[in-house]
Amino acid sequence: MAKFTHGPLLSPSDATSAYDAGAVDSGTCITLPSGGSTPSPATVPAVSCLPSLVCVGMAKAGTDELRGWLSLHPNLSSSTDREVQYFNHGIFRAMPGGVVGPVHHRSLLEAALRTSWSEYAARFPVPREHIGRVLTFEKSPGYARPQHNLSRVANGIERHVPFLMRRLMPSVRLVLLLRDPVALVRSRFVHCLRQAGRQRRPPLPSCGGAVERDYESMLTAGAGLLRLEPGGAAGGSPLRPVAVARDAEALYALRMAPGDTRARTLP
Ligand SMILES: Nc1ncnc2c1ncn2[C@@H]1O[C@H](COP(=O)(O)OS(=O)(=O)O)[C@@H](OP(=O)(O)O)[C@H]1O
Repeated sequence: MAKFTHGPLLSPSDATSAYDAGAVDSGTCITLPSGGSTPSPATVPAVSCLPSLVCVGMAKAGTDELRGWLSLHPNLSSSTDREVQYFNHGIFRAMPGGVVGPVHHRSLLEAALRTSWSEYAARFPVPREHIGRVLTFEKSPGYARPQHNLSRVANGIERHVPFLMRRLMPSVRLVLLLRDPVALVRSRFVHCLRQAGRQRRPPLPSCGGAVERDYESMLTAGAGLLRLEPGGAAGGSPLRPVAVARDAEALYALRMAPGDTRARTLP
């Protein structure tokens, strides 16, 4: 049973001691100073409550659609941000110097979680009169996909995300949406190209190998359809996203052909 928001309300000065005492979980509410620069009513403490439901992915599997539908429910309250990306990203703000490169030391992440979890909670404001009647939720597809060492994102952080979430919110319920891996990677590839266009930079290098890694991990670990061999029929160099996307298209077409099972037996 997912936890509804509940009292008693913690104050910001209680945040770390409550964490240490194991008194923090999904639905825990904390009073926080409202953001904004206006002196009043910004000084009136707002209430924020940790989520009971987190959609962790997959990216491009319809997570936005799910967020939209859930938001319509009177007892569910979404995060303020479309994607919070705290456990794989925001948490680094609490680490001196941030992290670039592989994250080896989980203890550093846990220390950051201990002191900064109220910043995460702040993304889930709840009107006081609704406490006890709603549960809060978020979706961050970045929690379930391999992170790439692109500027602010630490390589390998995804291995630690489940631990961090469980440490903060032992009762949290996770939702993972799945989609045909080939359609999914094609969607991601198109997204990658569009993003490059918006940022006025050359498209292919900007994908940084991310799409290919998604492709490979989804086809092997995700769907278990086939094993990719370097240079093999369904392979493709990590530096050749167009070739990989073409392979994806070919596989997709094969799988859609009625009665055709060849895609399942590709090497
Ligand atoms: N109900 C339903 N049925 C089938 N497909 C759907 C549905 N809702 C969203 N979509 C498709 O999901 C893709 C977007 O997924 P996400 O919202 O998870 O994207 S994101 O990770 O937040 O960027 C995007 O896929 P592409 O159009 O292939 O890019 C959406 O069209």
